[in-house]
Amino acid sequence: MACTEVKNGIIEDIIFRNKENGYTIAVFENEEEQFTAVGYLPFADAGRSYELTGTWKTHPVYGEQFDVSEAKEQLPVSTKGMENFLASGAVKGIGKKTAALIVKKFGMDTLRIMEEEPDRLSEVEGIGLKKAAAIGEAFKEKRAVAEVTLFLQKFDISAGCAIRLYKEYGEAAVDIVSQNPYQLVNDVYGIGFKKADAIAEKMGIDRNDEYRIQSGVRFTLNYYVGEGHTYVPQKLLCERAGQLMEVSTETVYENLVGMAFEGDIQIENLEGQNVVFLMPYFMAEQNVCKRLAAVNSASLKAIHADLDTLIRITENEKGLELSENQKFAVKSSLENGVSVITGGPGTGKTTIINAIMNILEHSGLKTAIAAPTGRAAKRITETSGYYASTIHRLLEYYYSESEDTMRFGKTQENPLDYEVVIVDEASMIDILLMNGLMNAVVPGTRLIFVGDSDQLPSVGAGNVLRDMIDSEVIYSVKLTEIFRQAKESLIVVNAHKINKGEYPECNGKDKDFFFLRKSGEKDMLDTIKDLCCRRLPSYFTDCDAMKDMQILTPVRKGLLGSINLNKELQAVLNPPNPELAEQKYGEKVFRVQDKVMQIKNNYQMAWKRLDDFTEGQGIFNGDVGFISHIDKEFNEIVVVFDDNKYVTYDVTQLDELELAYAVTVHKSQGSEFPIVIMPISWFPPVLATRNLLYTAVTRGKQAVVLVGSVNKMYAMVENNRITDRYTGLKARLKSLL
Ligand SMILES: Nc1ncnc2c1ncn2[C@@H]1O[C@H](COP(=O)(O)OP(=O)(O)OP(=O)(O)O)[C@@H](O)[C@H]1O
Repeated sequence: MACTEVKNGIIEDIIFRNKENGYTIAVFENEEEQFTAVGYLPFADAGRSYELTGTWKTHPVYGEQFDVSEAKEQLPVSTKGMENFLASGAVKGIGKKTAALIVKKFGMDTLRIMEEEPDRLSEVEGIGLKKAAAIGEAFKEKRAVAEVTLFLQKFDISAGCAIRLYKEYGEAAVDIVSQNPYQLVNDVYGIGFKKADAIAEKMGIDRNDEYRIQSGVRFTLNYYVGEGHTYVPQKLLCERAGQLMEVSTETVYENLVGMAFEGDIQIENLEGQNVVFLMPYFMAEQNVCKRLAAVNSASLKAIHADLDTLIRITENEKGLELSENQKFAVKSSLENGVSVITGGPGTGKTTIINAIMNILEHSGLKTAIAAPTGRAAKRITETSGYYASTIHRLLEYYYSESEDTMRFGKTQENPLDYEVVIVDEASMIDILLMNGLMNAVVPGTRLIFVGDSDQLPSVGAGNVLRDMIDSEVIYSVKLTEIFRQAKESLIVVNAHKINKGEYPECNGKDKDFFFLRKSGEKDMLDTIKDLCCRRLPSYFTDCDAMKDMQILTPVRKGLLGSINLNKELQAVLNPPNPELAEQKYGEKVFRVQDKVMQIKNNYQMAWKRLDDFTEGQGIFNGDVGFISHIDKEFNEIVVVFDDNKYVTYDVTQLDELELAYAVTVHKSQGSEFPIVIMPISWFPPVLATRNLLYTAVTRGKQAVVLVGSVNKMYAMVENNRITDRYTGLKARLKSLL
């Protein structure tokens, strides 16, 4: 057996590095020899010194290598070493030139100065007080991260994962992981039950351990929440969680009672069966139901004029005649506490919002319009002429440092000061957002939901709009007539056809709905690239391939999935260029000018507008922007989002960004694009649905181009599978009202 040795050395060169887990092959040097070492050295860079523990192994191709089991960084012992160490990029904010200047000034005292008196770095030419403080912070953090990483390596926790843990827990990471690794599942983005379970197994934690079972149950419930459900039938939950953890359904069941007692979950008998909720979803559903009932039955501030007369005045002012159904929708929304107006594209939803706003202006009722996403709010402002905000903004969201979570400023104690609240794109509201909204709306307010209930349901859990309609206790009007102007668009006509289960009409002369038949996936991919680079920009001369075209796809994986499409489109629309800086992150490469999307809500993320210097916090899942700058010295990327919001990402936050040349249809909800392009190939039947095709088609305004197999498109039209969501709002509303 090879014996363990301890070796010292300075890294001469890094031959290979797996960014995700930190596995590295490096050439080391000391006074006696040069050797190759392999192992987990996540932060190692050329110029840094290590004490390595390991064994010699012979690789069949590369020969003798030192296989590292433990690596301790050694601080430099000479001024040259010190300069190399700083110049290696080890400390954010210090490049080669600055490293030389710092070491020239402070010599071997450099590291102590950086740690204990960072202000003194400002004595070095080119370093201001702010930069000095930033370097001090970066150095401190770097040392702490290195310690945490070293400890966590023992449990095969990758460097990327260790950084996430450090971000969440700081220096307490080691204690928390040692005490209960399952805690990570609740707290750390990107760590699932399986990863925590693998760590626990290494620590020797028992399979039937209470923490383990509870974590597995929470994980299973969260999985269902991620799929849009607010609860899971108890029997199904016990089976699925049991399979996941390889324990019996009885063991799971026994733990449910304790979890319910602790207030983690709620077990309820809903329509004759026992179902299990994660507590926040139970509370939200109950509260939404109770408050909808209160707002629905409250008496309303009177409108001191006859509604028919007001509608007539509005028609005259706007120069149009509302259909009977539209008039009915306007009247019922003003006569009821809560009402729903739904309809497909071109049925007059925006027209009705305009009419209602006009009447309300005449009546002097204070009104707010809001939508679930920033893009939707912007669109309403543009098309209706009335200011609309996001629901989050209306509710004055903020990030609470003390609770480390997002909160709304508008609550039951500090409610919204409006007599009417109109919510557009209501199909996108999930149960938690609805809960926030309902908390802030006082009975006596008219609450009007407008949306298209045939769109895909909200990304978040719940089926709020459909549940309200299907409960039959909330006043709902469905608009079905398509108006003349809208009829001229094949996009609108086809969207309605698809929704009714009829095949769309394609490629009419001077029309806006095209189908390009292609048989192989590779052919489809090439056609999409050609459309973006050449054909569409030459046909629509004022169209910008980056800004105005959006590729949508049902899936993430595969040749036609968003991940690969993004790679391919980046290569043709924004290819490598020595003038454009790049940043690698795992498999992804971000380049200046790239179109990117934020993929999780980040309420803390600071933004700044450069035109009016306003500042704020909060970048949301689905927000799309462009990379304007990459700073290699500070490891930062600057993205400009809609409305000129500049946001700076640290490279460790790049898991929140994705390229956005292509996005999934689910992610595109609430957004509209001048030109939509979508491949139509074989996709899993749960995704290749009528509902999804309808949602994709209705995102396009000027043109929709489908590329692929007509038969597959027909199959999508026929696949009327709407994945049922386990939600309790409908039943609750029915029983309460
Ligand atoms: N009563 C009406 N008489 C004539 N034209 C109408 C009437 N109602 C709506 N329209 C016209 O129909 C078109 C579609 O209306 P509108 O934009 O309000 O629909 P929408 O449901 O909001 O559509 P989308 O969901 O696509 O935004 C518009 O050009 C609008 O002017």
